[in-house]
Amino acid sequence: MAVSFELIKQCSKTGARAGKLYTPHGVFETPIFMPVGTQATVKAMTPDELKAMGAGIILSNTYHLFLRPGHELVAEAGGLHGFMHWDRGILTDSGGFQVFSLGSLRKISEEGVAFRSHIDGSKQFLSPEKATEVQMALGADIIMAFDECVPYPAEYDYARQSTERTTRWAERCKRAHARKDQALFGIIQGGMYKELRTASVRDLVSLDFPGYAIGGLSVGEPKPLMYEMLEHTVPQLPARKPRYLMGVGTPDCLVEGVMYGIDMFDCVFPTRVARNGTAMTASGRLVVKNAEFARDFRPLDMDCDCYTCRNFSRAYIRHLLKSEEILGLRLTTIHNLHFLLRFMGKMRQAIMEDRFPAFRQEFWDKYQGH
Ligand SMILES: Nc1nc2c(CCc3ccccc3)c3nc[nH]c3cc2c(=O)[nH]1
Ligand SMILES: [Zn+2]
Repeated sequence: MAVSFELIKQCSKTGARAGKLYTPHGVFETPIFMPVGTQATVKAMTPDELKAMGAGIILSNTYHLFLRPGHELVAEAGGLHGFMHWDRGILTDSGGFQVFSLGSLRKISEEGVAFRSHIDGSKQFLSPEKATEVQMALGADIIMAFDECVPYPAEYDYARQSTERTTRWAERCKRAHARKDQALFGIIQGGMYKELRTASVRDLVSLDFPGYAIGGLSVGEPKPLMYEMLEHTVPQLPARKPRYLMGVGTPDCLVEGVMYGIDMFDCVFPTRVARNGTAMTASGRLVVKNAEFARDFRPLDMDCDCYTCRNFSRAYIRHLLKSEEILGLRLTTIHNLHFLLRFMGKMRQAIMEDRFPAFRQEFWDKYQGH
């Protein structure tokens, strides 16, 4: 079995659980936050720095790597692990979502998606078979079925047709997948319609994947609606298989996602906001570029022990960011990733000690949005 999940501790009052994810590139504790490395790099971080902060699984993108440098070249370099010198876990998204969020002139059909590259405008096509072939060449430990992320909002009938096509595509991916050392996860769709979510779970679970992602969320819907979909959908998934909530990574959504029983999270948020000088702290966001921090010689976050917070002040980091010095975004990224990885560790500890509800309450008492 390429990837297996061990349920270690189930919270007695909520859906939260602590587990272990076994992959060919190591064993990782869940709940887990997976830094995004779209173009085979977690922006501004070296693999050693990622290891030092405890990153276990990083994410990359079929869409980007298929267009540049091409999956054949990455395969020649020994797959993504060899190419980027990363010997822990890798998960790749299947490309459908990125086609719709980055590509242009898209045309979707039963066969797949025709689009123009955002890099050079060239005509491209991705099908379930092609996306699976690319991911086999990239060699990630966990690969995703080729899906359509139902847009928000979407008419019931569109959501139904799209979700049923995603199920047919998932079956085609399963048939095309021929690497025993890789796990192919199914992606649950259904828009914001509970009965379509149930149908998507039923159909994909009957295809028996080693893990399931919840797609079609974190696409601009109000957070209460996302939580409502999670509350409805997550408990219907097999308890002994990992659950991955795609595109979710702000602390408030992580706490709620863990509460509903999600094991795996990704988000571009911590690395993306770092690049415009925003640090994540326990009480919310700190825009260190703001003038108010010009003479503030304290660390970004008083109770953080990361390399950045142990050695540099807000004033210095603000200076670097204002001067567009590369070190500025590196130091902010180091802090944000460390903060989120440590935050997941604290949640796991709370679950192991059966005090997750108290942890969640403390979090919400302190948190003022982002
Ligand atoms: N395949 C797929 N991806 C999604 C992503 C990208 C996650 C991702 C994976 C790997 C790298 C970057 C991003 C979503 N991000 C926010 N909401 C999302 C929904 C979906 C979805 O429904 N399907
Ligand atoms: Zn820090």
